[in-house]
Amino acid sequence: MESGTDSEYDVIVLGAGAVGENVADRAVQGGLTVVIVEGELVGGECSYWACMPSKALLRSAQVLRAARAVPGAAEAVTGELDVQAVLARRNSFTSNWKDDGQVEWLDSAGISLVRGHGRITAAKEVTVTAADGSATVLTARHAVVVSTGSDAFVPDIPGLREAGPWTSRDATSTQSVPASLAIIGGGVVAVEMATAFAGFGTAVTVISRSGLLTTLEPFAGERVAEALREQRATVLLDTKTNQVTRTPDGVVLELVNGTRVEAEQVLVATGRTPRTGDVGLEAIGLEPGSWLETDDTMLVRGFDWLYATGDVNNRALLTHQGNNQARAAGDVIAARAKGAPVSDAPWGTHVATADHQAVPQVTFAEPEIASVGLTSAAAREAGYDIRVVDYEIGQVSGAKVRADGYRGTARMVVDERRKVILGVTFVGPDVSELLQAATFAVVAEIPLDRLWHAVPAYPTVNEIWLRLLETYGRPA
Ligand SMILES: Cc1cc2nc3c(=O)[nH]c(=O)nc-3n(C[C@H](O)[C@H](O)[C@H](O)COP(=O)(O)OP(=O)(O)OC[C@H]3O[C@@H](n4cnc5c(N)ncnc54)[C@H](O)[C@@H]3O)c2cc1C
Ligand SMILES: NC(=O)c1ccc[n+]([C@@H]2O[C@H](COP(=O)([O-])OP(=O)(O)OC[C@H]3O[C@@H](n4cnc5c(N)ncnc54)[C@H](O)[C@@H]3O)[C@@H](O)[C@H]2O)c1
Repeated sequence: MESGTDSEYDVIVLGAGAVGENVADRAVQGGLTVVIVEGELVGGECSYWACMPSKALLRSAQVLRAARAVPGAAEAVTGELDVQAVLARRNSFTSNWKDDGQVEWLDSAGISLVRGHGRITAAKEVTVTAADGSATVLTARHAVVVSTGSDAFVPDIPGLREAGPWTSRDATSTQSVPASLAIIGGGVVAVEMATAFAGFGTAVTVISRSGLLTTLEPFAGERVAEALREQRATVLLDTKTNQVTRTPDGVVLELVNGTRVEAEQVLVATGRTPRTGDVGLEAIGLEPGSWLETDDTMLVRGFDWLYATGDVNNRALLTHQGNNQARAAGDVIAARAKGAPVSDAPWGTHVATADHQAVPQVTFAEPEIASVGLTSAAAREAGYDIRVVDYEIGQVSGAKVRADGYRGTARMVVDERRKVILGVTFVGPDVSELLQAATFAVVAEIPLDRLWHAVPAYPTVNEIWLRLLETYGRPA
């Protein structure tokens, strides 16, 4: 569509990240006309500055570690990681930060694209300002979906902003590797980037005000801290940064405990802030800069035409959860537009129920952490009567064959009243691919006595399931 042409569509999607693209696709498949508005690259954060480049940065060192853990292969590995080759592979995953492929996909899916910065200017109206300053007014017959994502949150630490820190965007798109890197934060971005850069030979210092990965089972963060130290990273826990100063050689961080950390660069990895500061929320009575609170069909509370999907609603800041919300929202918008039945009871077609207690997540650190559902602490807090079952993954034959000295832990959290699994956490090399079985068990609430009949193939790491069940004990 040409800039400057005012138009009416059934649905306007603001933001063409993975989530916005999926909402648009489902609404088109539901028979609606859809325009998507994008101010940067079609594909958004996940494709260019988050999931894909970060995983590409991590993968090569992971393969190297895996080879070194298996005699026969280990002897064949005689060199070190080729960092430039890793960065080049990462560049290919981001299509060198060009979105032609994604634009082609939009076209093939029948979704119109308007490039520029979009702002809601009235109910069901979005005004897009293009790079040349021209404005296009779009109106929606049925719905406006805000899918504008989130930005890195930079806390008010004296001197931090002035020091020009890296955020996740700089870390994932860097074309060179610093000799030393200080990382503020102890969440997923911090540990993944610490793992990646430690693998490149960078001297990494992680500074966390708490432990690492504190929303997961405690043994996850503890094992990652240990593994980072084994990779010669420095991990400073339970301490805060008082002051950051840029110097001719890099940065100096002064911590509350008196420690001074000097590094070539500092990465701030302290969570996310919603990209709603300049999307016109004030025009419809909402607070600019706030997260958009929704019901389970992704309708923003208080509206019958405004939806919010993906990071911007703060339900579960993960691409797959956002895409699940997108499928629900795209379909429900089409159903409501046609006056068709809406399936909005828990686990219905038009709701993202999984966000509440069945969110799968992999932290691609060394070792990997794969978790779904409630942790033991969260389950207790929610009032469940639980039993916690732990098992060392390294004891199962499949893990022994996979790598010498395989170290890993699995935890299953059982709802004692219903004898179903509320949550599972795996920590260990390559555990990411174990996760979907756990997600099935949690979402389908498979009774434990039935799970005994899901026999794991021998000798695979999935044998851990049988060991967990045996440790729990077979119901009489
Ligand atoms: C380093 C890092 C690694 C991650 N790794 C993973 C992972 O491995 N797996 C996983 O599931 N999740 C991961 N995540 C989280 C994941 O990236 C996000 O959950 C996901 O990108 C959110 O998608 P979204 O479509 O909601 O937002 P975004 O991808 O941010 O898309 C929003 C789009 O809206 C556009 N936009 C914003 N405002 C406007 C406006 N006013 N006008 C026009 N366009 C606008 C933006 O330019 C952007 O393209 C990671 C995050 C980070 C930071
Ligand atoms: N593999 C994946 O799925 C993956 C990878 C990266 C990011 N993500 C998603 O992206 C989101 C953002 O990740 P993140 O690591 O930035 O956030 P996070 O919420 O996981 O961690 C934030 C960390 O910053 C710390 N922190 C917050 N405010 C601080 C302050 N003022 N001073 C010092 N420390 C402070 C917290 O204590 C915590 O350790 C997460 O929700 C995550 O789900 C997912």
